[in-house]
Amino acid sequence: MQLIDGKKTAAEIKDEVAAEIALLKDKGGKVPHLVAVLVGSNGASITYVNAKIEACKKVGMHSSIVRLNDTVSEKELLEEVAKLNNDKDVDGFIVQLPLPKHISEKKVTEAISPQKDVDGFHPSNIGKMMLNLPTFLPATPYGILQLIERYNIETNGKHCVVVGRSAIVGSPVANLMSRNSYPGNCTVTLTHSRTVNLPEITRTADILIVALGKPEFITADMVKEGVVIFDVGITRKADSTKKSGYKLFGDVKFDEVAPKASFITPVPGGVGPMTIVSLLKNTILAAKGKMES
Ligand SMILES: NC(=O)C1=CN([C@@H]2O[C@H](COP(=O)(O)OP(=O)(O)OC[C@H]3O[C@@H](n4cnc5c(N)ncnc54)[C@H](OP(=O)(O)O)[C@@H]3O)[C@@H](O)[C@H]2O)C=CC1
Ligand SMILES: Nc1nc(=O)c2c([nH]1)NC[C@@H]1CN(c3ccc(C(=O)N[C@@H](CCC(=O)O)C(=O)O)cc3)C=[N+]21
Repeated sequence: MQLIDGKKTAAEIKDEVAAEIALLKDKGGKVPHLVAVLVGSNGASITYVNAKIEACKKVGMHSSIVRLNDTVSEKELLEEVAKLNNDKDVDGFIVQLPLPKHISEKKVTEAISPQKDVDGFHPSNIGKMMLNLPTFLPATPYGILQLIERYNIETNGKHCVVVGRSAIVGSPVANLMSRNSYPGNCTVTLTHSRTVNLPEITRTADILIVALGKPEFITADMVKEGVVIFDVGITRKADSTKKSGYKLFGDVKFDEVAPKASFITPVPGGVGPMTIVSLLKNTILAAKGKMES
């Protein structure tokens, strides 16, 4: 079993991104600027947004946070999005999800200028991804692709089973793994809560990508020997013995599943840190203005 060390790979990619930004600066170019919009005070969202800002600092990228109260109206948030769309100083921005119930995530996502949508969530960017046109790839799927490449994991002709069909992870990663290029060329099965006899399907996976948000859902009897596993799920559970006050759980019962796997990502330190570097890479792309509208 080989552990896929997302934290280490993310640190390596951050060094590359830092070098790229230094080069941009040397050439008298603009330092990319990423903005994160944070609505409310969800603990996990605060952690993730802070991690994104910290990563920007580390690579020499400009960053800022727009903090809004969770009582903000949908209209006010849409106005903030319009402001960021029109701000020449901002290369890319994200609106951290989830949003309070009274705000439509769909409306907000669609209001973001596709050229600044470094999350890759806008319908036109998803459409481009589906057609294999240049665009911002959604950060988590992009992070998984980078791990596959850097660990030289064979994907051609493999059966890739994805658990979960969210618009930000499961659906796009299933699409990307079925592409006619490396990493890709998999035969993909996309599963969800209505899937009948899931264990029978996951047992046939050569590559298993799990993103359903149920802690330790995947058990040893659900995978075959030699499987490659990307565990996207992150669930916080209160734990008074931890300094942070919580412990993180992936969607895979790591201790019993890992011995059967050829490669596996841990939680934390697997896919999560890669999501953040993907965002940095997308922001550089945005700043270079390489995207076609
Ligand atoms: N590491 C990272 O960078 C990231 C981690 N995450 C984490 O990944 C997890 C998933 O989040 P997200 O992608 O937003 O997904 P969602 O929470 O939006 O959706 C969950 C998906 O899992 C499916 N599902 C639920 N129960 C089952 C079941 N028993 N069997 C099979 N499928 C099931 C649902 O099916 P249905 O569609 O039928 O309801 C749905 O498609 C969360 O823990 C989240 O915190 C998310 C983004 C990034
Ligand atoms: N607009 C938007 N874009 C997102 O990309 C987005 C989002 N909303 N909403 C929520 C999910 C989740 N997500 C994570 C990012 C980093 C870690 C990460 O760095 N995790 C660390 C642990 C961090 C901790 O201590 O909690 C790790 O796995 O090692 C995890 C999850 C991005 N998401």
